[in-house]
Amino acid sequence: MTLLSVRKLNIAFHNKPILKNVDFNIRQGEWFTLIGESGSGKSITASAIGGLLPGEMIITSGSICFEDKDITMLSNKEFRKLRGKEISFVFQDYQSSFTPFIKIGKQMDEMIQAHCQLTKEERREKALEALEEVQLPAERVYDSYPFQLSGGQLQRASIAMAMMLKPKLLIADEPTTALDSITTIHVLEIMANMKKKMNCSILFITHDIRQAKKYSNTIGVMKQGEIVEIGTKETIMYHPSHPYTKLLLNAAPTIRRLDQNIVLQ
Ligand SMILES: Nc1ncnc2c1ncn2[C@@H]1O[C@H](COP(=O)(O)OP(=O)(O)OP(=O)(O)O)[C@@H](O)[C@H]1O
Repeated sequence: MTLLSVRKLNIAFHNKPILKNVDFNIRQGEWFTLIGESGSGKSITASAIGGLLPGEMIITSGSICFEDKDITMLSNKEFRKLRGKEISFVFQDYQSSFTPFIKIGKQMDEMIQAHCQLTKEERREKALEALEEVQLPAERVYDSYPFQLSGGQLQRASIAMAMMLKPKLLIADEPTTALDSITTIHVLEIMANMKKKMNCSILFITHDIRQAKKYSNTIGVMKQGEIVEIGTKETIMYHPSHPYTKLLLNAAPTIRRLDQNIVLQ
């Protein structure tokens, strides 16, 4: 079943095209990865889906259907209802997922309150459960300020918060770029396990072909605002047809090592 359908999406900034006819589907339970060079439009695609486009960037044509409803026309208020509950985000900059001087638990509590009618005790239970799910010491993290956690712990806490309300789509925009290699594998494994458990879909953005190869069902390759090639992981990895995809693959000589779970230092 198709969960998200992006159709011929064009986005411009001051009349300069940023996305050009971007077109792809994400099925329920699918791990869909966007790879491509810096500035190719991966994050802008994700932002458009979440109603988070930077100011003055506009959708000039095309549609984004989430569960068959075009969400490009939603108001900010309607998007706020959707975000966190149905579509949630994990970003590269995990520091900014949390407000610095408010305890993690309180921030999780506020998010639950914004979307669900639960008692205080039920909300606390839900947050602790989500923190346990990402293998954090739940009580301690719940009562911590963001600055009291390591980068890896904070990113796991942000995944816990993103997954807490069981969204149908998780958008993970380079979630491991700022993490060391061991924590990276841990965080990705947690995401993969949660996806399996909740049968949600993941839109994953990465520069790392090894990560794309290990986790994706489908891969879209972006260059200069366009998807130049899209296919199953096997097609993209072993039978790429676009010269740019071939170039990307050739530039990643260490593919085999992550496959074998050998940690790169
Ligand atoms: N806030 C903004 N205002 C104006 N232009 C922007 C803004 N953010 C991004 N862009 C432009 O949009 C284009 C696509 O950027 P985007 O961030 O989506 O690339 P990306 O593929 O995610 O890159 P990276 O891998 O480096 O994160 C680039 O040309 C970029 O300069």
